Amino acid sequence: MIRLENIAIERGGQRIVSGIDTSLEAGKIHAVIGPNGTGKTTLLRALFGDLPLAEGRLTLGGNSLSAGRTSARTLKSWRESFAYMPQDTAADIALTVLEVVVLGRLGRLSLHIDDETLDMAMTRLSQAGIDHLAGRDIASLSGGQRQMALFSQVLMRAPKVMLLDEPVSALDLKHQIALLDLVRRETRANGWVTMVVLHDLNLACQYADNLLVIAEGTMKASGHPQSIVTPSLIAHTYGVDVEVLRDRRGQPVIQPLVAENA
Ligand SMILES: Nc1ncnc2c1ncn2[C@@H]1O[C@H](COP(=O)(O)OP(=O)(O)OP(=O)(O)O)[C@@H](O)[C@H]1O
Repeated sequence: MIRLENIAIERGGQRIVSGIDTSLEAGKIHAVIGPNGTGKTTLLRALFGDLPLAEGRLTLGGNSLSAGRTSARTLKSWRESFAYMPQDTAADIALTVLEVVVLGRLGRLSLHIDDETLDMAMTRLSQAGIDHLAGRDIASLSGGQRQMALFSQVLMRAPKVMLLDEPVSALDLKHQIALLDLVRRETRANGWVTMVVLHDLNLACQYADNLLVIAEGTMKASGHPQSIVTPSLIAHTYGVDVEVLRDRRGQPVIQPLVAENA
């Protein structure tokens, strides 16, 4: 479990995120939704130790990060538990897909890459359905293929906490489902804490064990999608009128109300 105690984060001298106080259970998918520019990426980067806390404390097992100066040693030991897939996966480097995936084990690599590591990388690529691309230059891939390759790299880290920032933004429907099914399977099997930012509210409702609704830098609601998603929550968060229907499992399906003559 990771504990966020009254977290605040500043960027460019401005308070972007404040008052986030919650616990993220292991073995569960915590999906983060919210409008553009409200602090979702900022929160993920702070969890990864990439942005300092202005207030509050993060705790994971025996490790913690607090506001104020953090030593390089504390940061290194904190990050060892994390795998972070940033939003921007544009890779301007000359590496093959297989090499990018192998780099997921960078902390444990010597100059010689052993067969076990290569086999593991090929297994991860095959799980992502892109093992046929292993020898291709990473820069030559489509946006969606690159997203799958970088996701395979994240899986190689075998983290305790997995942070995925819009991991399906470039993927077609089939690959969105394939990636999120894999995320769910691995999260449950390995007891990872998985936090994933999604803009597709219906996908978020389908996959979240816990939905975190962020707007204006604060958490407006959290809980299982079935218990928290209402037309009023979506209207207050996004300023859009919606109908909330239910699928056959009782999960919310969010349908915007579009004026007929608009
Ligand atoms: N270096 C910076 N200096 C000042 N403000 C910044 C900086 N980086 C980001 N911001 C601001 O912080 C706010 C939150 O940005 P963030 O990227 O966390 O939003 P987000 O919720 O992830 O957005 P999106 O859904 O568009 O990806 C935005 O208003 C952004 O303009």
